[in-house]
Formats: sequence, C-alpha cells, structure tokens
Amino acid sequence: MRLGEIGEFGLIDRIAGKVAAGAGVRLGIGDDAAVTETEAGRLLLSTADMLVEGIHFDLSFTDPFRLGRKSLAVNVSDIAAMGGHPRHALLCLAIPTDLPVEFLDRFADGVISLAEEFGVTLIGGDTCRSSSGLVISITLHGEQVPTRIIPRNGARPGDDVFVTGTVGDSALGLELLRRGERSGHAVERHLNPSPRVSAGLSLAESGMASAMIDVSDGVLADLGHILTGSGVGARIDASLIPLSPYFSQRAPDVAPDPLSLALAGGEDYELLFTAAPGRTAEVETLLAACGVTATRIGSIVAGSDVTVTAADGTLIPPRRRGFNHFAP
Ligand SMILES: Nc1ncnc2c1ncn2[C@@H]1O[C@H](COP(=O)(O)OP(=O)(O)O)[C@@H](O)[C@H]1O
Ligand SMILES: Cc1ncc(C[n+]2csc(CCOP(=O)(O)OP(=O)(O)O)c2C)c(N)n1
Ligand SMILES: [Mg+2]
Repeated sequence: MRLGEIGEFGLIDRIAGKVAAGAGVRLGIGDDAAVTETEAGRLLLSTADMLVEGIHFDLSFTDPFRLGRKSLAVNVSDIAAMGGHPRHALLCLAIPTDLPVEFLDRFADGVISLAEEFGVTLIGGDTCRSSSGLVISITLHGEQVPTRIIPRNGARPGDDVFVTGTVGDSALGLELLRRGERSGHAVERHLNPSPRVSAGLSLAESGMASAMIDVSDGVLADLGHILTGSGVGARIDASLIPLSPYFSQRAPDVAPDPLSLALAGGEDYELLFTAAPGRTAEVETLLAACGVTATRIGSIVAGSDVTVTAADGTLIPPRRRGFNHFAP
C-alpha cells in the first residue's frame, strides 16, 4: 500500500493502534503534547538519537522490524548508561513517499517490540515527508533517584575500567554485510543490539560504578568522553579486551587489524564503566546475575590520555579511536 492512500494521519493512527496503555501515561499519542507522571523523588533523564538512511543504516542490509528495534535500542542504551529506568519515547519520522505502508507497519512493530521488552511506552512524535531518504529520530525519557545516576565524570585515578559483554561484533557485522553476508552472530549484533538496561540498573543500585557511558562510537572514543569529563587518563591492556569466539574466528579475514575493529568499530551498545580498585570479583558477580559478563580491561591513571598496551607492556599506538560524523 502507498503512503498516499492513507496520508500522514492514517499512518499516525496505524502506529497509535499498536501502542498499549503505559505506566505513568496520562495522555499519550493524539494531543498537542503527551502528559506523563514521574515517580516522586525521581529525576527525569532525557536523550535523543537520530538514525539517517545511508549514515546509520542501509535498507539493503536490514529489515524494517530490526531497524525499528535498533532505533529505540540505541536510545534505551543511553538511559542504561546513566543507570536509569527507560520510560517514555517520542518517535519522529521523515519518510520518502515511495516507502510502502507495509514497511512502516513492520518498522513500528519493531519499535514496539523493543519498547515492550524494556517497559517503554511510545507517547508521541512527529511525521513528515522526506525528499532524501528515511530519517528516524527518537527522544526517550527515563527516571532514576538522584543518588543512583551514574554520570561520565566520576572516574578517579586507580579505578578499574570495565566493559560488559564483548566488543567488535557489530563493526565486524557491518563489514560482513558490506561483503554480502546477511546472517550470523556479528550481523545480528549489528542489526539488533541489546541495550544493557538491567546491568546499568544493578550498577546504579549497588553504587559500584564511578562513571559510565555506552559504547556507540567505539571503546576508545567513548572512554575518551569519560576521561575528558573526569579529568583523568587511562591505560588499557589490549589482551584483556573481551572478544566473542565468532569475532576471533572471522575478524582476521575482513580486517587487517582486528584489535582496531574491536576498540574503535563502535555500535557495540555495551556499557563501559569505572569502579574503585579491588572490586573486580564483586562487579563480575553483580553483572553475572543480570546475565551479562563484565571484563576488567585496564585502569584509570592521572593525566588526560588513553594508552593501549600489549600483555608485555609494549605500547600499541591506536590506529583510530572511533566513529566521528565529520572526520575527514
Ligand atoms: N545538536 C545538538 N544540540 C544540543 N545538544 C546536542 C546536540 N547534539 C548532541 N548533543 C548533546 O551532546 C552530548 C553528546 O552527544 P552524543 O555524542 O551524540 O552522545 P551519545 O553517544 O550518548 O548519543 C549529549 O549530551 C547530547 O545530548
Ligand atoms: C550504512 C552504515 N554505514 C556506517 C555505519 C557505521 N556507523 C554509523 S553511525 C556509527 C556510530 C554511532 O552513531 P552516532 O550517531 O555517533 O551515535 P551516538 O554516538 O550519538 O549514540 C557507526 C559506527 C552504519 N551503522 N551503517
Ligand atoms: Mg547521540
């Protein structure tokens, strides 16, 4: 079916029809603004991310359902990285007129499926025509009590640096997609990432993380934001970087430097965080209870830069740090 047959409001009605009543929603899709409640004593967390066709996704790589899931997942990941509870989302779409209604139905199903998984309710958005590709922008609100919010600026010299799960799979998946593959562990991690909400909440509730960020641009680039925010440096041991068996097997075929893919590839949507020294076992146990591994990859030091060393202590100059939209 063509969008012209149902029009802007027909599309909005179709999306609204998929949304069930949500916690804390007094007034959802349909009025000039949504009306939501926050729990007493909690602060509101707000984040927004865009996904632009050709920049963040290629319609020949993904399907609309997984594109919908990823569009919300990258925002949920930002709330997870604050140690917050994700709550209410606004979905803004600029749509080329030739995109079929069936595509948008599946896309909305994907958004809603991830929303339901993480207790998020879609409460509004905006819809317009695009003359140059599909543009998706989601704003997500979350909540947390003031004492549990984990900012980027709390890392101190001596702290250990941890990352959840494994890194590099998503960047490997993108490279495999470019080479024509359409399935497998890495492709799935690229197209359908899992935000680490329960890990973020556990860290928030335990008070163990001194600083936290999610890995969207790459481990080194995102660690750089913690370092800048905290006024510290870091030493990362390359031999400690957690890689999936699939990555170890496949990355050498497609990347001249697999370590660089793991440290700078991006879109892992894992949590990168720091904790006071000597608590590695505690951190591992805490996150194991959330079904996710946590790996110590290095330490915070005085200074302002990140150095990467091999197991024997020799320096590995990083080829690149991560994704930057306007890098030459
Ligand atoms: N155009 C903009 N106007 C205002 N704030 C922005 C804009 N773009 C990004 N930011 C803010 O800059 C910070 C860094 O953005 P970004 O690198 O996209 O973070 P993230 O990786 O968490 O999505 C965030 O606080 C974000 O809200
Ligand atoms: C078609 C395509 N080309 C390239 C990429 C790689 N890529 C695009 S954006 C990005 C980084 C994350 O996006 P950004 O907008 O910087 O997210 P934020 O840091 O704001 O969360 C990466 C690695 C991709 N996912 N798809
Ligand atoms: Mg962003």
